[in-house]
Amino acid sequence: MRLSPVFLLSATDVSHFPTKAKTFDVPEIAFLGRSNVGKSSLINSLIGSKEAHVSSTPGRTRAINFFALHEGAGEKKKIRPTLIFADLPGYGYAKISRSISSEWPTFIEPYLANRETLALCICLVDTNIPPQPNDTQLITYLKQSQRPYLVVGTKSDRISGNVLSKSIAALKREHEVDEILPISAKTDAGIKTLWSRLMAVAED
Ligand SMILES: Nc1nc2c(ncn2[C@@H]2O[C@H](COP(=O)(O)OP(=O)(O)OP(=O)(O)O)[C@@H](O)[C@H]2O)c(=O)[nH]1
Repeated sequence: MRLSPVFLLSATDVSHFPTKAKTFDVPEIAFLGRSNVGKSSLINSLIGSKEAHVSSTPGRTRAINFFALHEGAGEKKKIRPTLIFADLPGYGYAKISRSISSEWPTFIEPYLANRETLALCICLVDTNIPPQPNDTQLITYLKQSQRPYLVVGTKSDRISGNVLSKSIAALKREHEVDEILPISAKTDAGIKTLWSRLMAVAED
């Protein structure tokens, strides 16, 4: 099932995040990953529109962008959304620093620590490059804070089957996760599977 998106707001301050009243207390899915990992492309491919900004310049998204996803069309803002998507700023762009906390805007950690409606974190890792320490750092943080997460391997269309399998195996080993779902925003590979995982969260 496709859900139609309504852009809610762009926030850089906890006090500006959508409140429970505004979001009807629906489950929120956060999208996290290094700059240029393909986060905006994935969100666009999930929601079937160009709501999220796609750029070849890394590090453009510096606020959290919230989208409400509704079934059907019409008076969308008056009906309860099925899910909220939160598109978080990419990390890892600064060339020198390698710590998530020093590179990431300061509002991210309070968001991850305190956001009550946050039901699942989608962690994007690039299948075309070796495992990155800042991705490991984020995944470790989510494990420690007991936030549910799912790791997806982006840009899977760029490499062939065998190379992709090896890349996924290396990423799983390095990040110490049981599952990495390969996806492509170009070919839509893996998108249906990801949608079914998101809908399971919505229905929970
Ligand atoms: N081949 C291929 N290219 C992709 C895919 N997803 C994204 N890209 C390309 O990767 C680049 C970055 O994509 P974005 O979606 O803007 O990445 P982002 O993570 O949102 O980037 P930031 O705004 O820096 O956080 C763009 O040139 C995209 O066209 C994919 O699945 N396959």
